[in-house]
Amino acid sequence: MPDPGPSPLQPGPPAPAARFGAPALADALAPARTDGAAAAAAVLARALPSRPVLPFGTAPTAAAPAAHPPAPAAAEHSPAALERILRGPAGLGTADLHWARPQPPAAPPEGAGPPAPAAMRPIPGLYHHPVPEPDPVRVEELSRRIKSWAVDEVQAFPPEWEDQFDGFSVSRYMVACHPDAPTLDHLMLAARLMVAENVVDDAYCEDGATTPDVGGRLLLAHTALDPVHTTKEYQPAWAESLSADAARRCYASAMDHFTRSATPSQADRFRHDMARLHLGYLAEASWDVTEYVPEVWEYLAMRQFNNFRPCPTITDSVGGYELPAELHALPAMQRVIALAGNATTLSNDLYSYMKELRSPGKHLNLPVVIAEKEGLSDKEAYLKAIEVHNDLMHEFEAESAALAAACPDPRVARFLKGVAAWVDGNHYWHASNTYRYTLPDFW
Ligand SMILES: CC(C)=CCC/C(C)=C(\C)COP(=O)(O)OP(=O)(O)O
Ligand SMILES: [Mg+2]
Repeated sequence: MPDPGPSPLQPGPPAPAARFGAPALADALAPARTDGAAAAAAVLARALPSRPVLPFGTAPTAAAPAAHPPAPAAAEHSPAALERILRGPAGLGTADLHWARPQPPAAPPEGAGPPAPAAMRPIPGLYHHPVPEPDPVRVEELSRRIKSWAVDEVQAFPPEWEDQFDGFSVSRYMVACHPDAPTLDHLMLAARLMVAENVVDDAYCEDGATTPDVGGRLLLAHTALDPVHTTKEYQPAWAESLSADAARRCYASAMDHFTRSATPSQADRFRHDMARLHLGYLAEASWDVTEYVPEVWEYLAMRQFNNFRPCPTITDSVGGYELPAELHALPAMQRVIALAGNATTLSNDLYSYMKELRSPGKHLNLPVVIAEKEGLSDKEAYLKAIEVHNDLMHEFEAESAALAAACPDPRVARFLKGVAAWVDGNHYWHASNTYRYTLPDFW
């Protein structure tokens, strides 16, 4: 069945964090992550304004000013008061002044027992946070919808790739990474983009797919996200190009759905993050073509761009709210996003190490580059790469807690929680995807 098409993602009452079985918002940055977060939670409790949170895309009005009222005295915010504030305004006429309403999880099929938890094999010594098993009913319905989009709507892959598509388990991935998504329509925004990003990586850049014209191909694919504005004579040829291959069909369709639900500011943020990603793809491709092995710091720089960043940074669009552009642009927020992206991407280097050793040529990842440039054994280099990942995770969590304390806005707190949830869900997916990844025998 074709995807139901663009949906006016309706806001509704807030999704209290507890509804998804996750800790209350203030706890999300709690000591479980870093000592600083207890202070962050306390500041959050003091500072959460009681003004209504507007559904994204709603212009601030006199009734709901964009500016923060002065934070009330700390004494006014007991935990109960914090819970009330996070729940949002209540009473007659307030139904629209909330974050998006989550669909109640559908009842499991008749006679279905509890889902078998995915077989988890976390890398020994890798710092991570376990996540609840993704809701199997959401996973199953999202699988049906994303497969229909990929096969029927955009012809994302040839029939011979179907097993790989199924083995990628994109629906389990996205449900785990977006626990606060209010509806399946919101989850589909993330799932389509995830599939498209991987189709472009696989078709243009991975495992021998790199061709000398990869720069031109990536730029033309990028225009499916960031449209060309040219003359009436040449515009039709560009528009027609968007259906020329699977990569561009996927990007064009996924971006069309995204821009119909996200705000212009969120769409522009995403385009910027995808330009970063494509710059990283190009650097990786140029080193592949020239057989250059970078210094470790050069590799880490490239991996900050060839990076999962465009996935966690849509957490607000998928959650049905908006982190305003001026808060997203804060240098401290940019640092938190970069640290989270770096940690979660190096987690991929560690889980995909054996897969990449088997691929053609020398597939660069952190353990391989450390071994070659620092003269370490494969095992010593792998263990050092784990430490690099862990250091970045701790830095991400410390900076996130400090930002939550320094910028006491519920949208900042929720966005930071969403980024952390994406990092944790991404680890869950890598550690449980035994179809795609196997671990070295270093322990
Ligand atoms: C989904 C997305 C934005 C991907 C960005 C870049 C990317 C493909 C990764 C960070 C995953 O790394 P890698 O290319 O090594 O993928 P696999 O190891 O083959 O899963
Ligand atoms: Mg990899």
